[in-house]
Amino acid sequence: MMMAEIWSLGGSLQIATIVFLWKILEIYFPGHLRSSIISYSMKLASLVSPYIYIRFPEFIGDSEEYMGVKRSDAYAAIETYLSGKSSREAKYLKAVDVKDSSQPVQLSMDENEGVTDEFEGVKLSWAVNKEYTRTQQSFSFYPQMDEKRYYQLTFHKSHRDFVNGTYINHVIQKGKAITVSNRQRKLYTNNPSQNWERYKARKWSHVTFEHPATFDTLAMESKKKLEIVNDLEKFSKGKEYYTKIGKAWKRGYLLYGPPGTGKSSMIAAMANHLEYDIYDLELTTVKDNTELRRLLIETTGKSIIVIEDIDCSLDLTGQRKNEKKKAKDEEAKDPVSKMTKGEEDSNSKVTLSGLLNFIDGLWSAIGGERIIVFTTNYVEKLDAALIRRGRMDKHIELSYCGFEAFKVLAKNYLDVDSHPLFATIGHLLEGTNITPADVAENLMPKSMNEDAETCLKKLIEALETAKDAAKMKAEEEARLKAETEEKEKQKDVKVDGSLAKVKDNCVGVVKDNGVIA
Ligand SMILES: Nc1ncnc2c1ncn2[C@@H]1O[C@H](COP(=O)(O)OP(=O)(O)OP(=O)(O)O)[C@@H](O)[C@H]1O
Ligand SMILES: [Mg+2]
Repeated sequence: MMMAEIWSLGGSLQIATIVFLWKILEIYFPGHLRSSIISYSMKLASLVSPYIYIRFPEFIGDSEEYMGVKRSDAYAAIETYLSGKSSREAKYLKAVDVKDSSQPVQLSMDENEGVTDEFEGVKLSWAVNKEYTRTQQSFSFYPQMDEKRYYQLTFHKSHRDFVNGTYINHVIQKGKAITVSNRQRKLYTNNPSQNWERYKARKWSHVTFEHPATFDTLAMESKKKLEIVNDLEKFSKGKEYYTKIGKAWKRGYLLYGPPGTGKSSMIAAMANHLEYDIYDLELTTVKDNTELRRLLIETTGKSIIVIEDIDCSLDLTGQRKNEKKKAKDEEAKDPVSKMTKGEEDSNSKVTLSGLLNFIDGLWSAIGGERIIVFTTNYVEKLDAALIRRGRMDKHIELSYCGFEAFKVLAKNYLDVDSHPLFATIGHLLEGTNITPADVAENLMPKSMNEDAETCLKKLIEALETAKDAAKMKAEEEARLKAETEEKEKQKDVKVDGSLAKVKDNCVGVVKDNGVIA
């Protein structure tokens, strides 16, 4: 234990003397006696030493944890903070298997090792030590000793305020930030509530999130892409700003557009860019508003909460409410069919107001940055209350593939930046509604023999087919429209004719009665 302190004091003669004394101590004194001697000598030394020592023990008591101990967060953060320095400077290292980390192991210095750190021009030294305490349950003549590891920070007493006020905070924050960037990210999905009460059952199940989509691979206009990336970055670094303006550190995005235009891919790209977890909330399995709150409260900071296809999820759109009302009216007329339907009636009671209350109310009270993303194929179906600014801060339209988006896909799938066929494709893309998913499908080589040119030709064929189909569809629609208009016209003529006849007859009748001359 003393070795690290010796190291931090420096001075070769002192070191030699103390190492000698230490060896004697180790040989002649049992662990617990050694510990008392060290403790007294430290007290003695502190009377003359200009140094201050702060100890960060590995375990702290916590009745909620297994066996009454919990690994200290500060200790873990310091270990991570010093990891880089330790692996460069320390001679004796320890490889620690860190749970949920993308790194296979984290290197940290072994006991009796030390490293120096410098922050804002102040030099400080860190060491890992071990102390022995008597096991409480032990009744033997040679009582068992518990080893307790701790980090010790040593610094000159003139830096006391700096260390207490700034440095320790810096170490803990930095350590935690490194842990976050090294952690394995997760994709959570909500469990049906009937399973929540089971032994060890949880509200959310998770798998490791490893989606490869990034903003580089996302096919869309570069200007729009940059705007979204900037918005995300401003949000993720905006803790102080949000505090200053008195707004909860949350942001809502609504992604809308036809199927296959990249809404889900964009969510994955957002999560990868910000290094956030994803909570994929399946609303159809949530029984009511209370369950919804319980689920959302369990989400952690640095996460994206996703509700896909919000228009299909629940009773969230005016239209659906009307459909339900119609169904209810029918049931009222036919009570027997209602009885046979049984449970279906109590399907899901998550309501629009429940969701909105959460976003506006409790949602704001839980700490940590969170992004909520809604996706829909039919933005016009959504209730205006759900998508007003403030709830959904940014509306992003993902649309059919344009030339710029095509170039991103060509680079991703075929690794080509330009090609003589690009001009034809650009021309065909104008006015053709083809999704990036369809373009991607055509660009993907299906065998070893297919090269870039074959794939581009395949795309041209698909575009021509799509264009012809669209043309035929437009012609058919125009024909139907003309037919309908013609029918309407004929109906009007018939009505006009009948009216004229009726009018003539009336006039005849009036004339016969001699009222009108
Ligand atoms: N903008 C895009 N950029 C890159 N790839 C895309 C894009 N849009 C679609 N794709 C490709 O098409 C596939 C389907 O896209 P995605 O699932 O993101 O569409 P979506 O808009 O979420 O569709 P849905 O409305 O059906 O959920 C993706 O796996 C991806 O390979
Ligand atoms: Mg999707």
